[in-house]
Amino acid sequence: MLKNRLTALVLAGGSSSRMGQDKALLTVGGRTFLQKVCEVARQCCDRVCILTPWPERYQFLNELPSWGAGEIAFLDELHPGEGPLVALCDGLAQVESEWVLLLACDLPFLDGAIVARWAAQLDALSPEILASVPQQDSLWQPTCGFYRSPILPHLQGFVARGGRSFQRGLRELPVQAIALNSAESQMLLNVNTPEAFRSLQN
Ligand SMILES: Nc1nc2c(ncn2[C@@H]2O[C@H](COP(=O)(O)OP(=O)(O)OP(=O)(O)O)[C@@H](O)[C@H]2O)c(=O)[nH]1
Ligand SMILES: [Mg+2]
Repeated sequence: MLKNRLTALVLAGGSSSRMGQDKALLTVGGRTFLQKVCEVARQCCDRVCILTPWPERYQFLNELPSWGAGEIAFLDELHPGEGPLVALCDGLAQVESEWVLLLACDLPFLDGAIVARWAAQLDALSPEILASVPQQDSLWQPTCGFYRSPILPHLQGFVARGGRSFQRGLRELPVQAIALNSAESQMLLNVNTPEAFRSLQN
């Protein structure tokens, strides 16, 4: 169990079926998407964890000279292939911090200063708020969101009833919406397809 205030939970266990190759290992500016996301996570959080069924594929992150050995922890993927909501439950069950920052591995434009500012606002939230999640056009952006540990039984109950959608699951719960300005919404652009990746490189 990991004890601290805010743990980053980076998800790298999707099948990248639209991309046709592992999105976590795509590179931009010489760094993999996963490394870029982990660097933002390290800027904002006390601890960085990756949840994936294939940890050996990403061990290179713990061998980078700029990082301390073992600085990134790998958590057990308890339900491989069940999607990001179940993965969040798996992660929340394995960390002890009050808050988890959930991050997808396919967010190469994340801005550490913006995410750190959101993280700093968590302490001002009233205790009954169970998550703080960006929202745009009435849609949650759940894979760059903050989840408080007592949300776990609520999410587990939703999953047990067959729920897999963040949009529906979060609708039932006390969630603080983070409104986005244009820089903030741009940083949440995720890269799902070869076309999107090519336009990023140009
Ligand atoms: N650990 C874990 N991560 C997941 C799982 N499913 C999706 N993810 C991650 O959740 C994030 C957002 O998911 P998607 O954009 O749908 O990624 P994906 O499922 O790999 O891609 P598609 O197959 O094209 O949908 C990415 O960081 C994925 O790696 C899962 O079952 N386990
Ligand atoms: Mg998917």
